[in-house]
Amino acid sequence: MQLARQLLKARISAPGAALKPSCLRPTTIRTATPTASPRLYSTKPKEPLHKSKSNFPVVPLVAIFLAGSGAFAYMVNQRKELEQKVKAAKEAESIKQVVKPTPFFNPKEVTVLYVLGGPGAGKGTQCANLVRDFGFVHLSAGDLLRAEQERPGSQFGELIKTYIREGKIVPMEVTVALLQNAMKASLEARKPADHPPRFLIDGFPRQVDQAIKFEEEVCPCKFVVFFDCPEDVMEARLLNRGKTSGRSDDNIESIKKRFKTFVNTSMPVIDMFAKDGKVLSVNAAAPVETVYSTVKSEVARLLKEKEGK
Ligand SMILES: Nc1ncnc2c1ncn2[C@@H]1O[C@H](COP(=O)(O)OP(=O)(O)OP(=O)(O)O)[C@@H](O)[C@H]1O
Ligand SMILES: O=c1ccn([C@@H]2O[C@H](COP(=O)(O)O)[C@@H](O)[C@H]2O)c(=O)[nH]1
Repeated sequence: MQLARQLLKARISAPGAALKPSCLRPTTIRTATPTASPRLYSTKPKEPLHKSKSNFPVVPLVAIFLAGSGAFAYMVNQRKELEQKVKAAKEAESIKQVVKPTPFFNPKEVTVLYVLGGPGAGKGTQCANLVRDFGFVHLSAGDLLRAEQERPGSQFGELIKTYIREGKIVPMEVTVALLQNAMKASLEARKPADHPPRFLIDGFPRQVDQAIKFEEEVCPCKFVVFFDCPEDVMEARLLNRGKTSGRSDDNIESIKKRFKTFVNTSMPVIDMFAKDGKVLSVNAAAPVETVYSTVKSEVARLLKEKEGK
């Protein structure tokens, strides 16, 4: 600031001089006249500094200086805060990794298979055969949701009704809780002589986040049985089933919506497990018995391999 004042003063006292290099400035002619030298003493009272009459823009410069230092301090503060946040996030992440939830059921003691496929691919039909031949407990997520929808006093009844009619996926907390409760109830009802617990989870998971939640919190699956079927075949089967099923979603409008949800939301689940080599894919367009003969032999082989029995 002091330097700026001095520079400006020099400019005011010798107009034009400061703008030119010294070699171009007119040479100062010194005279012997006393008035030519600057007067150091005066009888006039000195003007107080703050009442300076100079045109020097003190206030704006001070404002700029203050604003500049304020901005700098703010930036330093922001950076410190950001660094603290990053540190806290890293710590939280490492804690999360250490305290990963333990699945409710031990996968060494309980066998879970997911049964997936488009609407009408024949999941329920084939599950009935697997129950008969391998002692599975069959839990259909759709059936559990429909039962919850009908349960008097259920707070989710209306929500489930709407989601099913629209072919949308019911929020996973509801479905996962229904499945976990059903598994628990089934295990509690078991007699010691019963077959080791095996579950077919039919029509679930239908969304990647559901799959992750179930695997982490309930029980990881041994493998997935995927019934692969073209849409036109599934549509014909569903429309035929709709003549007697009484299901609110076995009509052409709901069927189209369900297909869309299946392609966009549920296929990624199958892709995810396929990457881990956990998918048994079966052509489901064939007659029921043909489909089952493949399913039976492959499931027998995989159970032997995965259960180690
Ligand atoms: N391989 C098949 N060939 C011909 N019809 C079949 C075959 N499998 C199942 N069906 C019939 O198709 C209809 C749908 O079968 P199913 O209910 O087993 O399908 P789903 O995959 O469980 O359907 P959703 O997901 O809608 O519950 C039923 O009427 C069933 O009898
Ligand atoms: O995990 C699930 C499973 C099902 N739904 C809803 O239920 C219907 C019918 O399911 P089906 O397996 O065909 O019986 C399905 O279209 C979804 O709306 C769900 O939300 N979550």
